Amino acid sequence: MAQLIFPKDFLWGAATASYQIEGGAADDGKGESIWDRFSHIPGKVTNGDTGDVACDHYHRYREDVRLMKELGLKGYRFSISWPRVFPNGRGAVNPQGIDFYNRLVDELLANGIEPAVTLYHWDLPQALQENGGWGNRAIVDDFAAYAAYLFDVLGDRVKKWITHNEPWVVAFAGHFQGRHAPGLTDLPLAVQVTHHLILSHAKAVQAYRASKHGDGQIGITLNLYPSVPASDSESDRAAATLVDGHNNRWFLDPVLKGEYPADILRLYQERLNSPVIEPGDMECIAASPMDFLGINYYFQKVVKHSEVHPILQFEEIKPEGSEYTAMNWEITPQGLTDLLVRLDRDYHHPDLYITENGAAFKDDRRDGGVVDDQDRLKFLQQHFAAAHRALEAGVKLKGYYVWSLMDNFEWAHGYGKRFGLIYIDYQTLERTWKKSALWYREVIRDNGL
Ligand SMILES: OC[C@@H]1[C@@H](O)[C@H](O)[C@@H](O)c2nc(CNc3ccccc3)cn21
Repeated sequence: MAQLIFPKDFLWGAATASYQIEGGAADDGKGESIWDRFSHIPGKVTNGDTGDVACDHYHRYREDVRLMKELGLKGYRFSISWPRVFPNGRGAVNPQGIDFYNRLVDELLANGIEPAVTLYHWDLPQALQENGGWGNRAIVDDFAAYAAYLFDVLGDRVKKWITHNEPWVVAFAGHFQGRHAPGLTDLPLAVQVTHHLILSHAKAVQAYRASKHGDGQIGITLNLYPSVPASDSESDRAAATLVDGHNNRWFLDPVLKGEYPADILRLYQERLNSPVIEPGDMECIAASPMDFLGINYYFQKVVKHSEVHPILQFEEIKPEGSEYTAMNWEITPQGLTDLLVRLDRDYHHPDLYITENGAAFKDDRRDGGVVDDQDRLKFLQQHFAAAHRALEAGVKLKGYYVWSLMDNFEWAHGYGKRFGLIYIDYQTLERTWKKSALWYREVIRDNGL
Protein backbone atom coordinates (compact mmCIF):
# COMPACT_ATOMS: atom_id res chain seq x y z
CA MET A 1 0.00 0.00 0.00
CA ALA A 2 1.40 3.41 -0.98
CA GLN A 3 2.53 5.66 1.89
CA LEU A 4 2.89 8.85 -0.21
CA ILE A 5 -0.32 9.50 -2.12
CA PHE A 6 -0.34 12.11 -4.91
CA PRO A 7 -3.27 14.38 -5.81
CA LYS A 8 -6.15 12.88 -7.77
CA ASP A 9 -5.50 13.19 -11.55
CA PHE A 10 -1.77 13.74 -10.98
CA LEU A 11 -0.29 13.29 -14.44
CA TRP A 12 2.32 10.51 -14.43
CA GLY A 13 4.22 10.48 -17.71
CA ALA A 14 7.47 9.95 -19.55
CA ALA A 15 9.35 12.14 -22.01
CA THR A 16 11.47 11.88 -25.16
CA ALA A 17 12.64 14.15 -27.98
CA SER A 18 12.55 13.77 -31.76
CA TYR A 19 16.25 13.76 -32.65
CA GLN A 20 17.05 11.46 -29.74
CA ILE A 21 14.66 8.61 -30.62
CA GLU A 22 13.17 8.89 -34.13
CA GLY A 23 15.96 8.00 -36.56
CA GLY A 24 14.70 8.15 -40.15
CA ALA A 25 16.96 11.18 -40.40
CA ALA A 26 16.48 11.52 -44.16
CA ASP A 27 13.38 9.38 -44.62
CA ASP A 28 10.17 10.40 -46.39
CA GLY A 29 11.14 13.96 -47.23
CA LYS A 30 12.56 15.03 -43.87
CA GLY A 31 14.97 17.97 -44.16
CA GLU A 32 18.40 18.15 -42.49
CA SER A 33 18.57 19.46 -38.93
CA ILE A 34 21.51 21.20 -37.23
CA TRP A 35 21.97 18.02 -35.15
CA ASP A 36 22.15 15.89 -38.33
CA ARG A 37 24.89 18.24 -39.49
CA PHE A 38 26.67 18.55 -36.11
CA SER A 39 26.64 14.84 -35.22
CA HIS A 40 28.29 14.01 -38.54
CA ILE A 41 31.24 16.32 -37.84
CA PRO A 42 34.08 14.08 -36.59
CA GLY A 43 34.88 14.61 -32.91
CA LYS A 44 31.60 16.30 -31.90
CA VAL A 45 29.85 13.20 -30.54
CA THR A 46 31.38 10.34 -28.53
CA ASN A 47 32.19 7.30 -30.68
CA GLY A 48 31.02 9.26 -33.75
CA ASP A 49 27.41 8.37 -32.84
CA THR A 50 24.65 10.11 -34.81
CA GLY A 51 20.82 10.22 -34.76
CA ASP A 52 20.60 8.61 -38.21
CA VAL A 53 18.83 5.52 -36.75
CA ALA A 54 18.59 6.20 -32.98
CA CYS A 55 15.74 4.02 -31.57
CA ASP A 56 14.04 3.89 -35.01
CA HIS A 57 10.92 5.25 -33.33
CA TYR A 58 9.87 6.76 -36.67
CA HIS A 59 9.12 3.21 -37.88
CA ARG A 60 8.46 1.50 -34.48
CA TYR A 61 6.15 4.06 -32.86
CA ARG A 62 3.22 1.61 -32.61
CA GLU A 63 5.33 -0.83 -30.59
CA ASP A 64 6.52 2.03 -28.39
CA VAL A 65 2.98 3.27 -27.73
CA ARG A 66 2.07 -0.32 -26.79
CA LEU A 67 4.91 -0.25 -24.24
CA MET A 68 3.64 3.11 -22.89
CA LYS A 69 0.20 1.53 -22.50
CA GLU A 70 1.68 -1.47 -20.64
CA LEU A 71 3.53 0.99 -18.40
CA GLY A 72 0.17 2.63 -17.65
CA LEU A 73 1.40 6.13 -18.62
CA LYS A 74 -1.21 8.89 -18.31
CA GLY A 75 0.82 11.25 -20.50
CA TYR A 76 3.66 11.21 -23.00
CA ARG A 77 5.83 14.22 -23.76
CA PHE A 78 7.55 14.18 -27.13
CA SER A 79 8.92 16.77 -29.54
CA ILE A 80 8.23 17.43 -33.18
CA SER A 81 11.12 17.54 -35.66
CA TRP A 82 10.70 20.93 -37.33
CA PRO A 83 12.60 19.83 -40.48
CA ARG A 84 10.46 16.66 -40.74
CA VAL A 85 7.42 18.93 -41.11
CA PHE A 86 9.07 21.91 -42.90
CA PRO A 87 12.21 20.51 -44.61
CA ASN A 88 13.48 24.05 -45.26
CA GLY A 89 12.11 25.47 -42.02
CA ARG A 90 9.48 27.52 -43.83
CA GLY A 91 7.40 27.28 -47.02
CA ALA A 92 6.43 23.85 -48.30
CA VAL A 93 5.16 21.29 -45.78
CA ASN A 94 6.34 17.67 -46.06
CA PRO A 95 3.04 15.72 -46.09
CA GLN A 96 4.71 12.48 -44.95
CA GLY A 97 6.27 14.35 -42.05
CA ILE A 98 3.06 15.79 -40.63
CA ASP A 99 1.36 12.47 -41.37
CA PHE A 100 3.77 10.73 -38.97
CA TYR A 101 2.80 13.05 -36.13
CA ASN A 102 -0.90 12.73 -36.94
CA ARG A 103 -0.54 8.93 -36.70
CA LEU A 104 1.48 9.15 -33.49
CA VAL A 105 -1.08 11.43 -31.80
CA ASP A 106 -3.96 9.19 -32.89
CA GLU A 107 -2.13 6.09 -31.59
CA LEU A 108 -1.56 7.76 -28.21
CA LEU A 109 -5.18 8.87 -27.87
CA ALA A 110 -6.43 5.42 -28.93
CA ASN A 111 -4.42 4.04 -25.97
CA GLY A 112 -5.69 6.62 -23.46
CA ILE A 113 -2.38 8.49 -23.27
CA GLU A 114 -2.44 12.32 -23.26
CA PRO A 115 0.11 13.81 -25.72
CA ALA A 116 2.21 16.80 -24.61
CA VAL A 117 4.07 18.26 -27.59
CA THR A 118 7.35 20.16 -27.42
CA LEU A 119 7.61 22.37 -30.49
CA TYR A 120 11.38 22.80 -30.30
CA HIS A 121 13.83 20.36 -28.69
CA TRP A 122 17.06 21.51 -30.39
CA ASP A 123 16.77 20.09 -33.94
CA LEU A 124 16.52 23.32 -35.97
CA PRO A 125 16.23 22.98 -39.78
CA GLN A 126 19.75 23.39 -41.16
CA ALA A 127 18.36 25.67 -43.88
CA LEU A 128 17.40 28.20 -41.18
CA GLN A 129 20.84 27.92 -39.55
CA GLU A 130 22.32 28.93 -42.89
CA ASN A 131 20.23 32.09 -42.52
CA GLY A 132 21.70 32.76 -39.04
CA GLY A 133 19.45 30.42 -37.08
CA TRP A 134 18.46 31.62 -33.59
CA GLY A 135 20.96 34.46 -34.00
CA ASN A 136 18.83 36.06 -36.74
CA ARG A 137 15.72 37.84 -35.48
CA ALA A 138 13.81 36.57 -38.55
CA ILE A 139 13.66 33.18 -36.79
CA VAL A 140 11.02 34.59 -34.44
CA ASP A 141 8.45 34.77 -37.24
CA ASP A 142 9.59 31.43 -38.70
CA PHE A 143 8.99 29.77 -35.32
CA ALA A 144 5.61 31.44 -34.87
CA ALA A 145 4.53 30.25 -38.33
CA TYR A 146 5.76 26.69 -37.61
CA ALA A 147 3.87 26.73 -34.29
CA ALA A 148 0.68 28.13 -35.84
CA TYR A 149 0.68 25.38 -38.46
CA LEU A 150 0.97 22.65 -35.82
CA PHE A 151 -1.74 24.23 -33.65
CA ASP A 152 -3.99 24.18 -36.71
CA VAL A 153 -3.28 20.58 -37.75
CA LEU A 154 -2.83 18.83 -34.37
CA GLY A 155 -4.52 21.26 -31.97
CA ASP A 156 -7.89 19.51 -32.11
CA ARG A 157 -6.29 16.51 -30.33
CA VAL A 158 -3.15 17.93 -28.66
CA LYS A 159 -4.10 20.08 -25.67
CA LYS A 160 -0.70 20.48 -23.99
CA TRP A 161 1.99 22.44 -25.83
CA ILE A 162 5.54 23.35 -24.82
CA THR A 163 7.14 26.04 -26.98
CA HIS A 164 10.81 25.47 -26.13
CA ASN A 165 12.85 22.87 -24.31
CA GLU A 166 15.57 24.55 -22.22
CA PRO A 167 16.37 27.86 -23.95
CA TRP A 168 19.47 28.11 -21.73
CA VAL A 169 20.95 25.00 -23.36
CA VAL A 170 19.96 26.09 -26.89
CA ALA A 171 21.67 29.45 -26.32
CA PHE A 172 24.72 28.69 -24.17
CA ALA A 173 25.59 25.04 -24.97
CA GLY A 174 24.96 25.71 -28.68
CA HIS A 175 26.27 29.27 -29.13
CA PHE A 176 28.82 29.84 -26.31
CA GLN A 177 30.24 26.53 -25.07
CA GLY A 178 30.11 25.00 -28.56
CA ARG A 179 29.36 21.50 -27.26
CA HIS A 180 25.88 21.39 -28.86
CA ALA A 181 24.72 22.24 -32.39
CA PRO A 182 25.40 24.63 -34.10
CA GLY A 183 28.74 24.53 -32.19
CA LEU A 184 29.37 28.29 -31.88
CA THR A 185 31.44 30.02 -29.19
CA ASP A 186 30.21 33.60 -29.06
CA LEU A 187 28.83 34.82 -25.69
CA PRO A 188 27.12 38.02 -26.94
CA LEU A 189 25.47 35.95 -29.68
CA ALA A 190 24.32 33.39 -27.09
CA VAL A 191 22.66 36.14 -25.05
CA GLN A 192 20.99 37.53 -28.17
CA VAL A 193 19.76 33.99 -28.91
CA THR A 194 18.09 33.84 -25.49
CA HIS A 195 16.11 36.95 -26.38
CA HIS A 196 15.03 35.57 -29.76
CA LEU A 197 13.99 32.31 -28.06
CA ILE A 198 11.93 34.11 -25.40
CA LEU A 199 10.37 36.45 -27.97
CA SER A 200 9.51 33.50 -30.23
CA HIS A 201 7.93 31.78 -27.21
CA ALA A 202 5.72 34.82 -26.68
CA LYS A 203 4.74 34.97 -30.35
CA ALA A 204 3.86 31.26 -30.28
CA VAL A 205 1.72 31.75 -27.16
CA GLN A 206 -0.12 34.58 -28.93
CA ALA A 207 -0.54 32.40 -32.03
CA TYR A 208 -2.02 29.67 -29.81
CA ARG A 209 -4.53 32.05 -28.23
CA ALA A 210 -5.59 33.12 -31.75
CA SER A 211 -5.81 29.58 -33.14
CA LYS A 212 -9.09 27.77 -33.67
CA HIS A 213 -7.93 25.00 -31.31
CA GLY A 214 -6.49 27.35 -28.69
CA ASP A 215 -8.54 25.88 -25.83
CA GLY A 216 -5.69 23.79 -24.40
CA GLN A 217 -2.64 24.73 -22.34
CA ILE A 218 0.68 26.17 -23.47
CA GLY A 219 3.90 26.75 -21.59
CA ILE A 220 7.67 26.54 -21.75
CA THR A 221 10.17 24.07 -20.26
CA LEU A 222 13.18 25.47 -18.38
CA ASN A 223 16.15 23.62 -16.93
CA LEU A 224 16.34 25.03 -13.43
CA TYR A 225 18.80 24.40 -10.64
CA PRO A 226 19.03 25.54 -7.01
CA SER A 227 22.30 27.47 -6.82
CA VAL A 228 24.12 26.81 -3.53
CA PRO A 229 27.31 28.73 -2.49
CA ALA A 230 30.28 26.44 -1.83
CA SER A 231 31.08 28.48 1.29
CA ASP A 232 29.56 31.32 3.28
CA SER A 233 32.11 33.77 1.84
CA GLU A 234 30.79 36.93 0.19
CA SER A 235 32.46 35.99 -3.11
CA ASP A 236 30.91 32.50 -3.20
CA ARG A 237 27.49 33.85 -2.25
CA ALA A 238 27.80 36.42 -5.05
CA ALA A 239 28.76 33.64 -7.46
CA ALA A 240 25.68 31.63 -6.45
CA THR A 241 23.47 34.67 -7.02
CA LEU A 242 25.07 35.15 -10.44
CA VAL A 243 24.43 31.51 -11.41
CA ASP A 244 20.83 31.78 -10.19
CA GLY A 245 20.44 34.84 -12.39
CA HIS A 246 22.26 33.42 -15.41
CA ASN A 247 20.58 29.97 -15.30
CA ASN A 248 17.18 30.59 -13.71
CA ARG A 249 15.99 34.19 -13.33
CA TRP A 250 17.05 35.27 -16.87
CA PHE A 251 14.33 32.94 -18.18
CA LEU A 252 11.82 32.81 -15.31
CA ASP A 253 11.45 36.60 -15.02
CA PRO A 254 10.51 37.35 -18.65
CA VAL A 255 8.07 34.45 -19.01
CA LEU A 256 6.47 34.93 -15.59
CA LYS A 257 6.95 38.67 -14.94
CA GLY A 258 7.45 40.14 -18.44
CA GLU A 259 10.88 41.63 -17.67
CA TYR A 260 14.51 40.58 -17.51
CA PRO A 261 16.18 40.55 -14.06
CA ALA A 262 17.88 43.95 -13.63
CA ASP A 263 21.20 42.60 -12.28
CA ILE A 264 21.79 40.23 -15.18
CA LEU A 265 20.45 42.63 -17.83
CA ARG A 266 22.87 45.30 -16.61
CA LEU A 267 25.78 42.82 -16.60
CA TYR A 268 25.05 41.60 -20.12
CA GLN A 269 24.35 45.02 -21.65
CA GLU A 270 27.36 46.73 -20.02
CA ARG A 271 29.86 43.92 -20.68
CA LEU A 272 28.48 42.25 -23.82
CA ASN A 273 26.28 44.91 -25.47
CA SER A 274 23.70 42.18 -25.72
CA PRO A 275 20.83 41.52 -26.07
CA VAL A 276 19.49 44.07 -28.51
CA ILE A 277 15.86 44.49 -27.41
CA GLU A 278 13.65 46.26 -29.93
CA PRO A 279 10.74 48.57 -29.02
CA GLY A 280 7.68 46.47 -28.28
CA ASP A 281 9.58 43.26 -27.51
CA MET A 282 9.07 43.36 -23.74
CA GLU A 283 5.46 44.40 -24.11
CA CYS A 284 4.92 41.38 -26.39
CA ILE A 285 6.61 39.08 -23.86
CA ALA A 286 4.63 40.54 -20.96
CA ALA A 287 1.37 40.12 -22.90
CA SER A 288 1.84 36.35 -23.36
CA PRO A 289 1.07 34.62 -20.06
CA MET A 290 1.39 30.82 -19.97
CA ASP A 291 -0.94 28.15 -18.63
CA PHE A 292 1.88 26.14 -17.05
CA LEU A 293 5.63 26.12 -16.45
CA GLY A 294 7.59 22.96 -17.29
CA ILE A 295 10.61 22.27 -15.08
CA ASN A 296 13.49 19.99 -16.03
CA TYR A 297 15.26 19.08 -12.80
CA TYR A 298 18.33 16.86 -12.59
CA PHE A 299 20.59 18.26 -9.86
CA GLN A 300 21.41 21.30 -7.79
CA LYS A 301 24.56 23.36 -8.45
CA VAL A 302 27.18 24.06 -5.80
CA VAL A 303 29.06 27.19 -6.88
CA LYS A 304 32.24 29.05 -5.96
CA HIS A 305 33.68 32.35 -7.13
CA SER A 306 36.10 31.97 -10.05
CA GLU A 307 38.03 34.29 -12.35
CA VAL A 308 38.13 31.63 -15.03
CA HIS A 309 35.80 33.80 -17.12
CA PRO A 310 35.85 37.63 -17.01
CA ILE A 311 32.06 37.90 -16.88
CA LEU A 312 30.63 34.55 -15.80
CA GLN A 313 32.69 34.52 -12.60
CA PHE A 314 31.66 31.19 -11.15
CA GLU A 315 32.67 27.58 -11.19
CA GLU A 316 30.59 24.54 -10.23
CA ILE A 317 32.13 22.12 -7.75
CA LYS A 318 31.51 18.43 -7.08
CA PRO A 319 31.06 17.93 -3.32
CA GLU A 320 32.97 15.02 -1.79
CA GLY A 321 31.03 12.16 -0.31
CA SER A 322 27.98 12.59 -2.55
CA GLU A 323 26.51 9.98 -4.87
CA TYR A 324 26.78 10.68 -8.61
CA THR A 325 25.09 9.36 -11.73
CA ALA A 326 26.83 8.05 -14.87
CA MET A 327 26.77 11.68 -16.14
CA ASN A 328 28.79 12.66 -13.05
CA TRP A 329 25.77 14.67 -11.84
CA GLU A 330 25.39 14.84 -8.07
CA ILE A 331 22.24 13.12 -6.77
CA THR A 332 20.38 15.84 -4.82
CA PRO A 333 16.69 15.02 -4.44
CA GLN A 334 16.16 17.67 -1.75
CA GLY A 335 17.13 20.21 -4.41
CA LEU A 336 13.89 19.42 -6.22
CA THR A 337 11.85 20.26 -3.12
CA ASP A 338 13.89 23.42 -2.57
CA LEU A 339 13.48 24.51 -6.20
CA LEU A 340 9.70 24.02 -6.21
CA VAL A 341 9.25 25.80 -2.87
CA ARG A 342 11.43 28.68 -4.09
CA LEU A 343 9.39 29.09 -7.28
CA ASP A 344 6.25 29.14 -5.16
CA ARG A 345 7.76 31.81 -2.89
CA ASP A 346 9.27 34.10 -5.50
CA TYR A 347 6.86 33.95 -8.43
CA HIS A 348 3.19 34.17 -9.21
CA HIS A 349 3.33 31.03 -11.31
CA PRO A 350 0.76 28.94 -13.19
CA ASP A 351 0.49 25.17 -12.81
CA LEU A 352 3.86 23.42 -12.57
CA TYR A 353 4.92 20.19 -14.25
CA ILE A 354 8.18 18.32 -13.87
CA THR A 355 8.73 17.85 -17.60
CA GLU A 356 11.99 15.95 -17.09
CA ASN A 357 13.68 14.16 -14.21
CA GLY A 358 15.75 11.01 -14.45
CA ALA A 359 19.27 9.63 -14.40
CA ALA A 360 21.84 7.75 -16.43
CA PHE A 361 23.38 4.63 -14.95
CA LYS A 362 25.42 1.80 -16.45
CA ASP A 363 22.49 -0.60 -16.73
CA ASP A 364 24.89 -3.52 -17.10
CA ARG A 365 23.09 -6.01 -14.82
CA ARG A 366 20.29 -8.40 -15.76
CA ASP A 367 17.83 -10.31 -13.57
CA GLY A 368 16.25 -12.81 -15.88
CA GLY A 369 14.86 -10.95 -18.86
CA VAL A 370 14.81 -7.58 -17.07
CA VAL A 371 17.54 -4.95 -16.67
CA ASP A 372 18.27 -4.67 -12.93
CA ASP A 373 18.58 -0.88 -12.56
CA GLN A 374 18.14 -0.54 -8.79
CA ASP A 375 20.13 2.73 -8.88
CA ARG A 376 17.59 4.37 -11.20
CA LEU A 377 14.66 2.96 -9.18
CA LYS A 378 16.18 4.49 -6.01
CA PHE A 379 16.84 7.81 -7.81
CA LEU A 380 13.20 8.06 -8.91
CA GLN A 381 11.94 6.97 -5.48
CA GLN A 382 13.94 9.76 -3.84
CA HIS A 383 12.82 12.39 -6.34
CA PHE A 384 9.14 11.39 -6.26
CA ALA A 385 9.31 11.71 -2.47
CA ALA A 386 10.96 15.14 -2.88
CA ALA A 387 8.12 16.21 -5.18
CA HIS A 388 5.64 14.97 -2.58
CA ARG A 389 7.31 17.16 0.08
CA ALA A 390 6.73 20.17 -2.20
CA LEU A 391 3.09 19.18 -2.66
CA GLU A 392 2.75 18.99 1.14
CA ALA A 393 4.21 22.52 1.27
CA GLY A 394 1.35 23.66 -0.97
CA VAL A 395 3.10 23.78 -4.37
CA LYS A 396 0.71 23.37 -7.35
CA LEU A 397 2.57 20.50 -8.98
CA LYS A 398 0.29 18.84 -11.53
CA GLY A 399 2.41 16.14 -13.09
CA TYR A 400 5.76 14.44 -13.60
CA TYR A 401 7.35 13.19 -16.84
CA VAL A 402 10.27 10.83 -16.24
CA TRP A 403 13.27 11.28 -18.52
CA SER A 404 13.24 9.10 -20.42
CA LEU A 405 10.74 6.56 -21.74
CA MET A 406 13.61 4.72 -23.46
CA ASP A 407 17.39 4.88 -23.78
CA ASN A 408 18.25 7.29 -26.59
CA PHE A 409 20.84 9.54 -28.28
CA GLU A 410 22.30 11.58 -25.41
CA TRP A 411 23.55 14.49 -27.54
CA ALA A 412 27.36 14.90 -27.42
CA HIS A 413 27.59 11.75 -25.28
CA GLY A 414 25.97 9.58 -27.96
CA TYR A 415 24.37 6.26 -26.97
CA GLY A 416 26.71 5.45 -24.09
CA LYS A 417 24.58 7.27 -21.51
CA ARG A 418 21.32 5.44 -20.77
CA PHE A 419 18.41 7.37 -19.17
CA GLY A 420 15.56 5.10 -20.22
CA LEU A 421 12.91 3.23 -18.27
CA ILE A 422 13.15 0.85 -21.23
CA TYR A 423 16.51 -0.52 -22.41
CA ILE A 424 17.43 -0.26 -26.11
CA ASP A 425 19.83 -2.74 -27.73
CA TYR A 426 21.24 -0.54 -30.50
CA GLN A 427 22.37 -3.54 -32.54
CA THR A 428 18.94 -5.17 -32.70
CA LEU A 429 16.75 -2.22 -31.59
CA GLU A 430 15.06 -4.66 -29.20
CA ARG A 431 13.24 -2.99 -26.30
CA THR A 432 13.73 -4.55 -22.79
CA TRP A 433 12.02 -3.60 -19.53
CA LYS A 434 14.08 -2.26 -16.67
CA LYS A 435 13.09 -2.83 -13.04
CA SER A 436 12.54 0.91 -12.65
CA ALA A 437 9.78 0.71 -15.30
CA LEU A 438 8.04 -2.17 -13.55
CA TRP A 439 8.24 -0.22 -10.27
CA TYR A 440 6.99 2.99 -11.98
CA ARG A 441 4.01 1.05 -13.31
CA GLU A 442 3.00 0.32 -9.68
CA VAL A 443 3.49 3.97 -8.66
CA ILE A 444 1.15 5.03 -11.47
CA ARG A 445 -1.37 2.31 -10.55
CA ASP A 446 -1.32 3.32 -6.85
CA ASN A 447 -0.88 7.06 -7.57
CA GLY A 448 1.83 7.04 -4.97
CA LEU A 449 4.75 5.16 -3.43
O1 LIG B 1 20.82 14.85 -20.34
C1 LIG B 1 19.58 14.23 -20.17
C2 LIG B 1 18.48 15.11 -20.76
C3 LIG B 1 18.57 15.22 -22.29
O2 LIG B 1 18.59 13.96 -22.89
C4 LIG B 1 17.34 16.04 -22.75
O3 LIG B 1 17.23 16.09 -24.17
C5 LIG B 1 17.44 17.47 -22.25
O4 LIG B 1 16.17 18.11 -22.24
C6 LIG B 1 18.06 17.52 -20.87
N1 LIG B 1 18.27 18.61 -20.14
C7 LIG B 1 18.94 18.23 -19.04
C8 LIG B 1 19.38 19.17 -17.97
N2 LIG B 1 20.13 20.20 -18.56
C9 LIG B 1 21.41 19.97 -19.01
C10 LIG B 1 21.68 20.17 -20.36
C11 LIG B 1 22.95 20.00 -20.83
C12 LIG B 1 23.95 19.62 -19.97
C13 LIG B 1 23.66 19.41 -18.62
C14 LIG B 1 22.37 19.57 -18.13
C15 LIG B 1 19.14 16.89 -19.07
N3 LIG B 1 18.57 16.47 -20.22
